[in-house]
Amino acid sequence: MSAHLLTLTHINKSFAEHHQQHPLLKDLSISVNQGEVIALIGASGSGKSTLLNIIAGIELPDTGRVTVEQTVLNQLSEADRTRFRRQQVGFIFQFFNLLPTLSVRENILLPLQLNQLTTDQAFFELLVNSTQIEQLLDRYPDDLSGGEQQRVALCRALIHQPRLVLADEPTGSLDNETADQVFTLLLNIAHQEQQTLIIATHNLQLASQTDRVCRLASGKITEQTLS
Ligand SMILES: Nc1ncnc2c1ncn2[C@@H]1O[C@H](COP(=O)(O)OP(=O)(O)OP(=O)(O)O)[C@@H](O)[C@H]1O
Repeated sequence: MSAHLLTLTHINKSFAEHHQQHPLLKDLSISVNQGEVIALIGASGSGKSTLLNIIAGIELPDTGRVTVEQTVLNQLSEADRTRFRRQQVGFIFQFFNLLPTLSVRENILLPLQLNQLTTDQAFFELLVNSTQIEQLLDRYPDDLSGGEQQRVALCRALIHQPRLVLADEPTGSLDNETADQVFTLLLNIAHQEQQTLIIATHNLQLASQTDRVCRLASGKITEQTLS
């Protein structure tokens, strides 16, 4: 049996709205195996981004535990959470979060620089070629289309070969054909690197290609079979 890489236990998260607490995640628990690929589906506003942020330690749950291997992430200091995220997590943000003052090449290589790692040139080229951004390396994010920025963000999230990859709508800005290619690339690299991958998506056809589909609704996760 595979070991659990990630365990969420009794996660609660609410936000204040019109002076009232509005519960978003309610006593949510799930375990994810190392190397498992999960699609996280659910209506807009159901809390998918919030859940990914909590798994990455960007946001904290109100109560509950986020455990990655032996580490209880939400009990770490903010500095330790940042260090953990930088080393172990690749995050593809819904709105890319590329740094405008860095070139595409510099954006992609940033996680290696922050972790003081040297570039694996062959892996860099694999990422750049398979996302078809070879011609964009010396350009700046503001001069790219949304789809181009999304592909750069994907390369940046994977370059340091993290154990856990979290992707928030990674194909949302792509046409169908490019979305298929980028999704396949994510799955292939996850299998090759034995990465645990969680992808929030509205695309059920792509979701059906993962190991397990989890639907977030009314603050809880239920497993779903897509035909
Ligand atoms: N920091 C915050 N303060 C107040 N409300 C918030 C905060 N973060 C998220 N929310 C609210 O929580 C709900 C869930 O947001 P979230 O972005 O997690 O949903 P989502 O499922 O990712 O949606 P989408 O599919 O549209 O990206 C939304 O109603 C949002 O307004």
